[in-house]
Amino acid sequence: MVREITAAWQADELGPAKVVFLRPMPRMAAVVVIDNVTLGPAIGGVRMTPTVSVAEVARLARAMTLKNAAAGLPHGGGKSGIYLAPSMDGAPREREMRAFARAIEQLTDYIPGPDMGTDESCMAAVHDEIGRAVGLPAVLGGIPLDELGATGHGLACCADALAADKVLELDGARVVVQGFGAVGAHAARFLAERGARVIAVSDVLGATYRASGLDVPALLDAKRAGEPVGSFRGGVRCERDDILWLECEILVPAAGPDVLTAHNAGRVRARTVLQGANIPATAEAERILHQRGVLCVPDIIANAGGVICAAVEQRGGGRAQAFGTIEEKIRANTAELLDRLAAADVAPREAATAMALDRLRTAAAYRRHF
Ligand SMILES: NC(=O)c1ccc[n+]([C@@H]2O[C@H](COP(=O)([O-])OP(=O)(O)OC[C@H]3O[C@@H](n4cnc5c(N)ncnc54)[C@H](O)[C@@H]3O)[C@@H](O)[C@H]2O)c1
Repeated sequence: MVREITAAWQADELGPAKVVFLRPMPRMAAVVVIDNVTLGPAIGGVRMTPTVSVAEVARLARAMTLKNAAAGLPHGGGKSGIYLAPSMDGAPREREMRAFARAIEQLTDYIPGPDMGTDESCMAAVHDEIGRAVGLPAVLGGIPLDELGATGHGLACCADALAADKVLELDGARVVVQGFGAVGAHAARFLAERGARVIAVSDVLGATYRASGLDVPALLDAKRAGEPVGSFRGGVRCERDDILWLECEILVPAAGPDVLTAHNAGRVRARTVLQGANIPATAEAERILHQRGVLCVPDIIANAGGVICAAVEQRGGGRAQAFGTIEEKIRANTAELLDRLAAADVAPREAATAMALDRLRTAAAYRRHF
């Protein structure tokens, strides 16, 4: 029986600690997976889609356990899924979020945040009901992490650490960014501010290229005006996915999962890949990149800026503290990753996962065992 229940998702010595099925309202179902709370209460987003599955929520919760541990946060990993299409109209969604909040009130070791289909107003409703949520509106003490570019800042700090270790030179470095959203656009901005040359960017509709470097502030203005990057007058329009194979020092995949696969990883001509999206490369692609000498900094190290920002918000900190903490943690973690890679013949994913597991084991020794 136990095998049947757990077969749908990964269950091992790390977790999940709890898988809770909820019926907050008639015709509304939700699931919360609290994967591991060794380091502290689990932080993880609330995903609202009609197609979300328990296995997906469990996999995302595990990814949060590893990311929070690798980032050095006093938080475990969790995630929840609400089986509903996000509403365009605020009122019914608010009712649903308030019902969800009441349903998770007793799960005090889970702190929800925004994810696909939910936003800061959803978190405001949850917080109003149970006094527990991150990713809140600024007026309630939230730090608008996507607007400020917390994850993009973290990616640039990761590049700083690579430069400090002489892996690359940032001044004049050619950068390619896939996805010009909250993560990619700010990564381009922060890297350009460090003297890098952003030679190509893409969004879902197309891409733009300029060998001498795109004018990133002008691109951001065009984005704010609602223009797709392919229409940018300061660059040459090109096929969306062609930019992934350009020769460059830094490739930032910041769109979706599984972009780099066993079939195309051999075409990557970047010297380093900083994973802006979650799992933008399959395990096989990461192995191929490693064999080819391309340093691929895993998502759990490189894109932790958003969750570090959320953890600072949870403690009442503001923007400056969040950006300082992101810099400190991501630089230190990238440096530790490089040390581990230099010390042993391991791939970056293996080394990053070992960093997270070491922290979890060390913390576990302080927990009650009887
Ligand atoms: N927002 C964060 O702080 C954060 C933190 C960690 C990880 N992530 C992950 O990073 C990814 C991007 O997040 P975001 O917040 O920037 O999302 P977003 O919706 O703001 O931006 C996504 C961008 O990718 C583009 N895009 C989509 N499909 C594409 C494709 N096939 N080729 C090129 N561009 C494409 C979109 O047009 C858009 O510009 C997501 O997978 C998200 O889960 C986000």
